[in-house]
Formats: sequence, structure tokens, C-alpha cells
Amino acid sequence: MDAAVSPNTTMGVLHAALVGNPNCGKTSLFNQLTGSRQKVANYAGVTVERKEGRFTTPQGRLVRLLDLPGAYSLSATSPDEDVTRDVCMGRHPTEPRPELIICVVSATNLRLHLRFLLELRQLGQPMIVVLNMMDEAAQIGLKIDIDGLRENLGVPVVPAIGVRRDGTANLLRALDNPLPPPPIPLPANTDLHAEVRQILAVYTNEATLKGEARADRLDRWFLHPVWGPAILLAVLFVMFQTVFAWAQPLMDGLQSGIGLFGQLILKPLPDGILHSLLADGIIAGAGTVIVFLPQILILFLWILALEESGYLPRAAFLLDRLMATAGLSGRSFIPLLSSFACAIPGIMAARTIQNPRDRLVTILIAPLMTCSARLPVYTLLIGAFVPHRRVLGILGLQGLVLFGLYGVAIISGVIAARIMTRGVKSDEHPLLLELPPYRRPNLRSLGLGLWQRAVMFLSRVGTIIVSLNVLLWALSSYPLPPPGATGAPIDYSFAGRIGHWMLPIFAPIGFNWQICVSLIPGLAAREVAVSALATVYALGATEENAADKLTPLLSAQWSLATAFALLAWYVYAPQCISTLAVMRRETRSLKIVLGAAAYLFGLAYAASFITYHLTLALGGG
Ligand SMILES: Nc1nc2c(ncn2[C@@H]2O[C@H](COP(=O)(O)OP(=O)(O)OP(=O)(O)O)[C@@H](O)[C@H]2O)c(=O)[nH]1
Ligand SMILES: [Mg+2]
Repeated sequence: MDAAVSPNTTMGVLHAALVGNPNCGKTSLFNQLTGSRQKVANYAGVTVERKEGRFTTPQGRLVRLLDLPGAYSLSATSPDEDVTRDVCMGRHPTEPRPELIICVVSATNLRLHLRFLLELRQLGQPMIVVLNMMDEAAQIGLKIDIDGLRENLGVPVVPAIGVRRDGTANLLRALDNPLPPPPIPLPANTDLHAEVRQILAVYTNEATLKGEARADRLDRWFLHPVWGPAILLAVLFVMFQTVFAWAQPLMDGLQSGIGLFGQLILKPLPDGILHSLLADGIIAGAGTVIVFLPQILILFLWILALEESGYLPRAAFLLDRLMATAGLSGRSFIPLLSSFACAIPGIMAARTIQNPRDRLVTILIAPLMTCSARLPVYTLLIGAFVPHRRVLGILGLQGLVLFGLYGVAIISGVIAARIMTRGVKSDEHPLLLELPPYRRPNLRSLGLGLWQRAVMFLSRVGTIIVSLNVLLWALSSYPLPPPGATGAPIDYSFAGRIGHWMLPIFAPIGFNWQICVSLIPGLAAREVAVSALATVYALGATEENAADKLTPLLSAQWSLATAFALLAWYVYAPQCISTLAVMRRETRSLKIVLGAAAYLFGLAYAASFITYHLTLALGGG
């Protein structure tokens, strides 16, 4: 291959960076090479910050590899692309200029991706070109003269398949060679577009490929002005129906498993502090939250499958009009959509938005998008208060209410954004959203994604949720009631007292003191509100195993108005501290964060107040 230069790097660590257009498979290659599990999805703008990994080539060369956000050019205009430009040009404050640029292009999208490749080539840095997605190129009959391309570009070119385990073999071999010499830059006034056309004509059979692409056929349905929105609505609808319908048997199984496990552990223990800690603090707390694992996984199964399918940017395109009503552009769609899993990646994904005003408004309304940690609270209350009934023969009422809660949150987000932007249309560039290819989700990566989610959820339960619950258990058990006291012991405890102190503030919106207590640990993680309720009710109850019966207990003790008011609270309340912390990091302003917390609390209080009194007036007392 090419002549060797800079032999010193063959001894030490080679410092390389993956650079290329969005969605060409950089992170997939990064994960394959380094064994990491960074997020991969089929739309532009998934990676928004640089990630580092290390690996060793077959010949034992140590490589430090950077995965960078995708970019369309080196004249970046959004915060995520800034990182890529700065690293490539050696201007990054903490990251030295990489010795080797691994330029990734999608073989199926050369017309777009080659332009950035030619721009990178002008940097005069050692470079290897990876032609990724060769499997899809083969499927559509696209042929590329790799040797010819290598000669034309003056840099090594290797084919790759980012989603196959052996798909990086050629790249690994190329990395074992001495560093290639830097390419000779084209004359400064070269028309890069003309150059791309020339390369395509000479080295590929692109012009001879016939027939309408599958994407165009599908887009005629999915982007149709009438069918498009109807399909989108149907997809979301089915999604929420299945969250209840498919999860129920699994949840019942888990519930009985946890019940049995509890009995097994608790039976030999005498009554006392240890028994109460285990039964009311840990098993009641963790058990009530773990039961929601199936629902969370079903929701994520949908999210992961949709992310891989290529449908999401189409949905963004359909909703561009709705976004314009809010004064935003379709570019805010993906950050907002990511917030349905969790607001934290959603707020970070706002880095892909160029316009600072749009970026800020998107960050401010991201917490209104229903994150998955709210699901346990929603389904606990829906399970307790909404009858398990069918509407119109096929639709489950519970799934319908859940769909409604998500809908209300989205509409509120649109209204809030409209107020913040004062309805002034965004001057963000018109939505030039790249429509990725449609792709059947890969079962292995779906399984892996779900596994990761399950591990994350369970480790959250095992760490933050259990510790907060044990703390709450202690606060709810001590101090012990004075001798001769007549009320329930929890009334005399710290938590009981705190709950009673908070009551005057929250009584007007229908909350009882138990709910007030659960709101505090819920600030750290929303699911804890559920486990906290379980603990507070278990300690307040006289019968055994009160925790298994949280659902019937709530439906017996709370009014419908209280339950609906709490649901309304959770639609709006800024419950999770980590979200506020990320907001602070991304906006670099405490004032903005405090403002966001204040507006969300205000909204939550007002919504609960209205819901409570409206339900009471309609006879839901
Ligand atoms: N069929 C096929 N799909 C691939 C290949 N490499 C990546 N993908 C898919 O392409 C999509 C994009 O992959 P990513 O690795 O997230 O792309 P990226 O370049 O990191 O994207 P950004 O972070 O947005 O810049 C995902 O759906 C991957 O599963 C490949 O070689 N073949
Ligand atoms: Mg990426």
C-alpha cells in the first residue's frame, strides 16, 4: 500500500477520529471496534458530543478512537458540529488534533457524503476512507470501483459493514499498516460538486441503477398529506394500547413472584425493626417499581424499533406544520421525541439546533414530554382508577387514558413554546431534514437495546430507588410514637410530620399527606413516588402485605378527583433534579433553570387545581 510516514506512531498509541456525515454509521463502527454501546439510530444527529474508546488492532497496535458528531461540512453552525470542526482543525481546547482521520461515508449515499470527504481531504491530514453500508449497496446492485477510488483520492479506501461483527476487518487491517501519507489537496478553486459528479460517473454504476427506490414507494404513503398523519396517529395509538395489553400477564407474573419472594424471606423473621425494614422499606419499595419493568420495556421496544426503521424523521416532516404553530422548526422534533425516553438525552440532542432561540425553547419544553419514569406513576393510578374496559369493542380504556395523558403533555408543550416564542416563526433554515433509508430493525440490536434498558432500570431500582426508600422508611418509622399514643405510628414520625406540614399547600389541589411525603423523594427519581407511597401506606396499615395491595388500597382510599389531580401534577411537574442539572449545564445559566422550574411548578399546580375541582364538580368525589 501507500508509502509510510511518521513511523513513531506505530510504536505508541495511534490517535484517530471517526468523521463523516450524519447517519453514515460512525457510531456503529465505533461500537464494533471498541466494544462500547453508544447510541445508534437511523436518523441524523444521534451523536452530539465526542466519545472516546480504545482498542488494539490484530497486530497489537493500540488505537485511541474518537467518535464525533456527524457534520455536513467544516463550516459548522450548530453546537454539535462545532465539536467535529474544532477537533478536525486542531482547535479543540482539550482534544489534540487526531493523527489519522477515518472518514466514513455511506456507500448508498455517495452523492451527499463524498462532498464532505473532499472537504476533509483538503485538510491535508493522513486519512482512511471507510465505505460503510456495503451490504445495502450490494442489495440495490450498486457497484463501486474501490481500487479506482483509492487511486483518485490518493488515500486508502476500505469497504465496511458497521452492523456486522466482522464488518470492520478491512479497516483493522488498514490500521495495522503504517500511517498513509496525507492526500494532496485539490486546487483551492475546485468545484467540489462537479468533482463528486465526476467520481460517481467514473467509479460507480449509479447512473445505470433503475427503478423507483423502495423509500420513495413507502414515502408516498407515509408522507401523504392525509394518510401520513393518519398512519402516525395509528402507530402512536397502537403503541399505548400494547403498553397495557401486552404487559398485563407479565406484570401479574412478576407481582406474584415478588409476593412469594417476600414471604420466603420474611416468614422466618420475627416482627421488629428488621422485619419492617425489609417488608415495608425494601420489598414494598423496590417490588412496587420492578413490577413496571414489562411496560417500560414494551415502550422501549417501540421506541427502538421506530428509531431503527427510519420512520422518525418522516414523522418530524409531518409535524413540521405543528412545530411552526409553536414557533419552532421541525428540527426540534427529534430532541423532543428523545425526551419521551428521558429528558436528559433530549435536552442534549437540542445541540443539533442551530438557532439559539429555538434551542433554548426546545430545552425548556423538553421536560413536558412524558419521560418513561412517569410510566409507573401513570399506570399505577390508571390501574387503580380507570376500569379495565373496552371502548368501541376493541380499544382498551386504560390505554386510551394513557394516550390522552401523552397527548395533553404534547399539546401543553406546543402552547408553552408558542408563548415563549410569542408565535414568531423561527428563522431556522427551512427544514432540510435528511430522510434516511427505511430499514427493518435488526433483532439482535433490538434485543441488546432492551437488555441495556432492563439493566439500567434494575440498577436504578437497586441503587437510588432502594436507598431513597430505606431513607424514607427510617423517616417514617422514627421517632417512635410516645407511650399511650392512639394514632398510627407514622403520624408521629418525621415523614408524617413533614407530610402534615406540607398539607396546607397541597390540600387545595386534592393531595393528602401521604402524597405530599412521596413528592419529596420523587424529586430525585419520579418512580420513587410509587415506591414511597407503597412504604407510607404499608407502614400506616395494620394488615400484613399491604404493599401487594397498593392498587386496591388507593382505589379504596383516594377519591377519583385526587387521583386525576396527581396525574395532572405528573404531566407538568419538574420532578427530577438530574434534568434540571443537565439544563443548567447545557444553557450555562442558573436563572434559566430556576425560571424553568418555576414555570413547570406553576403549571403543575394550576393543572392539578383545575383537574381536582372539575372532577369534583362532575361528581368524582
Ligand atoms: N445495513 C447497514 N446499516 C448500518 C450499517 N452501519 C450502520 N448502520 C445503521 O445506520 C444507522 C446509523 O448508524 P449510526 O452509527 O448511528 O450513524 P452515525 O454516523 O453515528 O450517525 P450520527 O451520530 O447521527 O452522526 C443505524 O440505523 C445503524 O444501524 C451498515 O454497514 N449496514
Ligand atoms: Mg453517531
